[in-house]
Amino acid sequence: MDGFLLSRTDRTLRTSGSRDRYDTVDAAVDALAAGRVPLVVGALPFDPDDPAALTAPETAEHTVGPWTPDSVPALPAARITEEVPTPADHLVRVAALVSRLRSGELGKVVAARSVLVEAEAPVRPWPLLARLVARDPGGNGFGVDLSPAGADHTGRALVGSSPELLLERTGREVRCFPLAGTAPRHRDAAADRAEGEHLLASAKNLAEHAFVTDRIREVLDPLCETLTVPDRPQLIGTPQVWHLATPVHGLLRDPAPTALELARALHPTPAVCGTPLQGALDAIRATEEPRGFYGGAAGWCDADGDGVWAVAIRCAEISADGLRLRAWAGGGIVAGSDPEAELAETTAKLGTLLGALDIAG
Ligand SMILES: C=C(O[C@@H]1C=C(C(=O)O)C=C[C@H]1O)C(=O)O
Repeated sequence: MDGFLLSRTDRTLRTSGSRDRYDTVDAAVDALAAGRVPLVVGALPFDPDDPAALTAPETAEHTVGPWTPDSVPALPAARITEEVPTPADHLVRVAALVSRLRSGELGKVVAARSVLVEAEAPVRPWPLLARLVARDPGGNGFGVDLSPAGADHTGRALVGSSPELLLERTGREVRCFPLAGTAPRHRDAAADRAEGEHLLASAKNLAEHAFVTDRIREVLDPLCETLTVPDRPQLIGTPQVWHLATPVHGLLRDPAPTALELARALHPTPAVCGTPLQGALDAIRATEEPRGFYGGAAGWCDADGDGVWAVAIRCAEISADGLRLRAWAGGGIVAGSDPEAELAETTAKLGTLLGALDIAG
């Protein structure tokens, strides 16, 4: 795709063109630090050992509020042709993880699955992005050209609508908005409200959430002069699910790390990986197909070190010809998880992407 977009409720960055490309965070951090480029945009992969897809754009436009596309075009017909793993195998994987988690060797592991969607005519990133942003009450959306990650990624794009903020840095201020702990939405307003309140009081979900806030505190504390992590999460809703969320705010020590360095330090949080980090990453590498850029981060960093990075969830990778999309969803598994409920959670989360493609969940 030509260009990059990160649309959030409060602000949007849209860029075009490419004057340089980086497949490692180090190379991009160096280019910014040396003043060679004023801005880097792109995506970090889920697995920190995989190549990144970072671009120094030619033009950039910051606007207030979410992106307002000129039009929201209809998309070609598309359908699911493959599920990896199959729903039955996802149940088996989650049950096996629950047994391991009960032994106490790991605290939490995020299990993910993907669906392959094939379209009758090319699905282009910008029209899909327009639909995702238009359908999200928060106006969240991201679109990234993955070509900088190497020959395997040429022409591929990552497109999604993420409610989760990995971090935002403005000067010495850093904010995060981690999510973890999920419940379904209901058509009936009273049942929907009750489900949300039940989530806010659920010991299992609060523990799942605390793995994430504990890790963010552990990473940010040494970097911050002051750091506020509220004791209890709040409830947020997307059209598909309820989540537990915690607004984190810190004042970074001088000299403050850049937004890109902070993204590298924080990623992958237990919202997408698990606790302890290395054990969870090893478990995911051993059991799952490669996640690519799903579960990574999408965002930008300027030469002042300011920037915004969203957690790359509720997204799909689109093939260069636009005829194939792979969408992913996952959920945190803890010792008390029920495989059937976890499968249903991933189906609800896939609804963000599949709904934008008019594919019923
Ligand atoms: C991993 C995903 O979502 C993450 C996992 C959550 C959970 O386990 O409750 C909630 C929000 C996200 O941090 C996803 O959407 O694929």
